[in-house]
Amino acid sequence: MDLNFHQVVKHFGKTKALSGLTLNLAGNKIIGILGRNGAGKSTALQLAAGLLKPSAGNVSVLGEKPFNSLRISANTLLVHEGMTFPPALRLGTILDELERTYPSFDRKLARNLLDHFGIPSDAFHIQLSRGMKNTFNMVAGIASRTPLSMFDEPLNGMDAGVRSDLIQVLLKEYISHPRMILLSGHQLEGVEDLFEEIVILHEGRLLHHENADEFKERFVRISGPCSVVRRAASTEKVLDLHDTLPGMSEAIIMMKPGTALIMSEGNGLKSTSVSLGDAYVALTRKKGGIDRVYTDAADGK
Ligand SMILES: Nc1ncnc2c1ncn2[C@@H]1O[C@H](COP(=O)(O)OP(=O)(O)OP(=O)(O)O)[C@@H](O)[C@H]1O
Repeated sequence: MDLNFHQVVKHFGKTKALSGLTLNLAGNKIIGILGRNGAGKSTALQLAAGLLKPSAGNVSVLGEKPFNSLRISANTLLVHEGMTFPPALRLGTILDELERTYPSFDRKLARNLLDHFGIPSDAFHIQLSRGMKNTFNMVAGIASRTPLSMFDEPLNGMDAGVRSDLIQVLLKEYISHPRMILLSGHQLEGVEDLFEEIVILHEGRLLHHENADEFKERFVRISGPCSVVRRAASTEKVLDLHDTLPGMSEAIIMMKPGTALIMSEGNGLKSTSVSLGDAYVALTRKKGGIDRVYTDAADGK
């Protein structure tokens, strides 16, 4: 599987959702698509699924433009919260339709997963709770086994048990039927361990594309006495530095690839790892953070 964006621009009226996205993804991998609200993640996924046409630039899936392509729509599926199905169809009939559309759809897997999650196949989609709707959508997406499977904020609204089961299902499925799986979202707990690569979009462009483990290893949180934290951070790229208790500070620092932070003992400095969520949020945080709002207000700005 390969998915390429070349200088892709997407406008919605005056809003520029993507402003020159270039990104090349290849191979059967689980890839995390991360970014702040409005970064362009859903737009990029909809372009890859052929649901939208780029305003400029090129998107290609398996060497073909996905927009209006029957071949690409049989090979890609985008699962998202806004997915709608004909209201007159029961869930079982929706699965029959999906089986007709996607050559690799596994009807038995879909049925067993719905049974496991207690979702009756004679229910209507519209009758399901938010978490159940998202569970059904995800089951449909997983069972379709399309070579490019995309999930946009798939775990929203699910309880912890369903969430952890679905994360395991994703992993089992990926191992038994390798494909390119793109997962976008903000609630990364439990999911981030699945990522082999991460892509960070920011303001409609690519900010970062890297091996997920290498990316995570580059971030470290240090805390301790203010002067010690400031000294330790002075040689590194500091993404977030703030005071915690009186006289104490904390910083998230990003190291250059292949380097490690040297910690001297006995000066009260502690270092801990940074979650992927905290890392990308720190990387894309506006200068000054939320404190800036209050200092600006106090300064009459
Ligand atoms: N159909 C639309 N009409 C108008 N503007 C849109 C539309 N879809 C997206 N946008 C705008 O494009 C920008 C990118 O939106 P997009 O949904 O791709 O971001 P996102 O990274 O998925 O955000 P989130 O994490 O909040 O879901 C936003 O400014 C959004 O308001």
